[in-house]
Amino acid sequence: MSEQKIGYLGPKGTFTKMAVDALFDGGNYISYESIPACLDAVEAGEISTAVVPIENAIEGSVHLTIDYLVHQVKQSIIAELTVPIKQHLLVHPDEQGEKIHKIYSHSHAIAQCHQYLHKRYPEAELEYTASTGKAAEIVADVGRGYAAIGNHLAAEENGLKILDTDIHDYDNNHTRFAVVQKQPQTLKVKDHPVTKHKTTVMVTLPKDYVGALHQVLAAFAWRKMNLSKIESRPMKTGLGNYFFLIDVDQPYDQVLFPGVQAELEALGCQLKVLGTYPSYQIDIPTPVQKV
Ligand SMILES: O=C(O)C(=O)Cc1ccccc1
Repeated sequence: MSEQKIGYLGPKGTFTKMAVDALFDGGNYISYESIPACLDAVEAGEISTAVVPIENAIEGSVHLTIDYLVHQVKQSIIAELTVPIKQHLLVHPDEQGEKIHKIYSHSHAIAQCHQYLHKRYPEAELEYTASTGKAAEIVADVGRGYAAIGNHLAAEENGLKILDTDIHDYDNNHTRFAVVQKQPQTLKVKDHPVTKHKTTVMVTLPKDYVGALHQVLAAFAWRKMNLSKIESRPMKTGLGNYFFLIDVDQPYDQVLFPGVQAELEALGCQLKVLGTYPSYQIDIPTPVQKV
């Protein structure tokens, strides 16, 4: 088998890179500066596989990923992994503890630390970056008076020191990452147990059909198909037009899913399968000491 080319939301030191290192058993890893750049590279055939964040326990869905998968590219989710997220405040090694006037990070990382920032750095300007790794890279460049929110790997890779550890507002912070491909191929992953098998479907409802969502949910419910997530997103075709993204806790099969699909189509709904895949839960030990 030729070496698997895996793209991820980079640059170095991102949570996505930590997820990639935890899941894969070797390969050619290529970093991209944004989620769209990563997914475009799969679309263009530059890489076979991409890993992008899809949901965080504190901040919710990564809409950029969901919307790009639905509207911009034709790719399938072929695996997912959930890893723990620990946010730290990273500063330049020469930082003397003077006023931090600007803090950089990914919007999800900033959102995970809102209370902390509000209490400890109420006057600091906040600037969003495409990833936490990018934020760390910027702070390494700009020097004293600035900070980044990111992980211990970003600190190590960019020669930053950790001023404060575990600054996320809630314990049990986890992020789910989607592994996507254009043409599903075999993946060489480490020997992790599969936690469960899931199927993600996208459902669009007909306009002005009273009780349509209830009927959609009923189609899954009476077949005893467990749903672990349902979320609505705008179709981007006009106010009030939404689709539903539904995670079903079982693999695609030739009886229940086609049954649901036929039932929904009879109601004027459409169902599209975005992927049926193994789900992994991986613990990443993060030994850190603040200075
Ligand atoms: O920016 C990163 O490091 C990412 O991988 C995206 C992200 C941001 C915040 C929490 C989890 C993942």
